[in-house]
Amino acid sequence: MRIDIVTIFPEYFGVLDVSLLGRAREDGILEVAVHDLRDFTHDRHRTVDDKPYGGGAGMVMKPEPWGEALDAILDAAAAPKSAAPESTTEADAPAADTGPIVIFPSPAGEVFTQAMARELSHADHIVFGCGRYEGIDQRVFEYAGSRASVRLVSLGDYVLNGGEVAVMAMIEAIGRLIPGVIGNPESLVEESHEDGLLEYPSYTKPALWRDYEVPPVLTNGNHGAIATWRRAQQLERTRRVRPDLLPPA
Ligand SMILES: Nc1ncccc1[N+](=O)[O-]
Repeated sequence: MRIDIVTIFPEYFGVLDVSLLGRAREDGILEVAVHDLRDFTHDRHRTVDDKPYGGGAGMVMKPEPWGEALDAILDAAAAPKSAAPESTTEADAPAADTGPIVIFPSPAGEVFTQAMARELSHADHIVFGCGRYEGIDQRVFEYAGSRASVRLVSLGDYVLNGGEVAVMAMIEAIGRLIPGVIGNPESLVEESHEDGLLEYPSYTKPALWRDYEVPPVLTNGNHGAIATWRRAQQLERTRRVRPDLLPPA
């Protein structure tokens, strides 16, 4: 997967070089490029925003730099790759490219979920456009939609100052689902939200710690009883903390 990020704070994404995603980049599983939106301005002050038409507080991001940044990224992606070796059979042919998806983090977007992360983990190319909370000129979304699939995505109903933190979260949630990024794919299965419920509580040694003991069911080796206990814990925790996630009765 290739990820392009457009931002006025490129330094935000230096951290992507560490942890699992850093290894995935070294292994060639994930390719990440960060672009400074100001590199697509042409005035001395490298201006990226201006006052909103219709008045109101705050500033709106100008369409011109965004248009040039998106064109540069999408044109590069559309350019013919170095000639792939003649494939002998249909099976060798690379899977059809799903085409670029352009995602703008926005509190006005559809809510980001584990299901969306899993869906996006199969994409070939994702472009993240980090705007300021006051917003990006609406025509940018319309223009981007003429060249690619565009989605406004929200992490939640709260206000951040910009999209960078949201993009970091989405890249981590999506990236860890890409085959080969997480060492043991098994560890992806029993997680919160994977089966629609919150995960069960976890314990490790010692069996007794400061008068707190590990539930005996987990230490007696009866795998059937353990699975039953864990499922019951998931349901109880989901019912208590996130009843909205419970399957319809
Ligand atoms: N909540 C948000 N606030 C500002 C920008 C982006 C946001 N988000 O959730 O993606």
